[in-house]
Amino acid sequence: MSPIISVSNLSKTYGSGFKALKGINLDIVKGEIFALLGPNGAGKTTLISIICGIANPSEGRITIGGHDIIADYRAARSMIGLVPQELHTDAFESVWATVSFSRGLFGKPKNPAHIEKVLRDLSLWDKKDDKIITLSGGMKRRVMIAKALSHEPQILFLDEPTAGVDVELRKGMWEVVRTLQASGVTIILTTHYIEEAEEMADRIGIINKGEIILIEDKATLMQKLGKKELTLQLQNKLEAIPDVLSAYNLELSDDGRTVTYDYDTKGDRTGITSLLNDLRNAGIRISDLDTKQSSLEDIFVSLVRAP
Ligand SMILES: Nc1ncnc2c1ncn2[C@@H]1O[C@H](COP(=O)(O)OP(=O)(O)OP(=O)(O)O)[C@@H](O)[C@H]1O
Repeated sequence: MSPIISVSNLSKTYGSGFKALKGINLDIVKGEIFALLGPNGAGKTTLISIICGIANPSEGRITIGGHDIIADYRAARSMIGLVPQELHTDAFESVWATVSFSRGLFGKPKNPAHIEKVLRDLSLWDKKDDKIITLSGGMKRRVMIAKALSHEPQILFLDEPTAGVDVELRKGMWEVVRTLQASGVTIILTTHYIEEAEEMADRIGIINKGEIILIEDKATLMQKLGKKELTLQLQNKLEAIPDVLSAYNLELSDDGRTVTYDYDTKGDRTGITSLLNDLRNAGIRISDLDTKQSSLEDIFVSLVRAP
């Protein structure tokens, strides 16, 4: 299937001479939730701004639904809804008026049935006549999404949708995004909350210093890079790891009561059976044990830290 968004060899050098994006290649598949994850200043907003036609590329080509974003700007842009990082809406307008006005900006004829559907999907229908200023922060964010969806785009960009939002609202936002995906919208979100990418995304791209350093299905990523850690509680305090166990690269806690062992979940052998045997042979008794799968956070930190 041809991608709904295709970015090839995209670079951006700002007027200052700063290279914010370096040769980005990225295809977005129709109907997916794609999370673009990266630390502050990695280039996420720059990339979104270029795809949405707010900033110009220095090099490279982008097509949206086959439309070139420069040669065929209007057709490309009309397929996209953008929810920017900052909330800015007209405080004294009603929800209905604000969202209807946004649709008009795209030159689309009035369609009250569509606006109603959007407001209902976002649980804003009973607030349609309220002034924006009277709404909670979470509702204001949903109004921003409603505005972005008012002209029936097939693609929605959410730039840091839950930055500075409390845990409960964040979960509410995730629900909203899933509902939108189920209604057929392709979603690209940027985040530096790893938990958000882990929770929401079908695929994850990691961007660092203007380069995409990894694109992978979330499940494959977790499996491919996932390491597990085995923690063993010892019955008796240990002064040092005996030499006979050196091959396992065990780590002994400062209090001498816990040993940790890292192993690879994708390997044929984890080494756990022989480790437990060798521990027993060395006279080390275990009182409890526990395993932990490394999270996307561990993977992300190790990738972004890599030289
Ligand atoms: N107009 C500009 N002129 C010069 N440099 C800029 C401009 N806009 C952004 N930059 C720089 O480009 C880099 C990427 O910025 P960008 O906003 O795309 O990052 P980001 O990944 O979205 O970060 P954040 O998570 O903090 O929003 C940063 O180093 C930033 O300082």
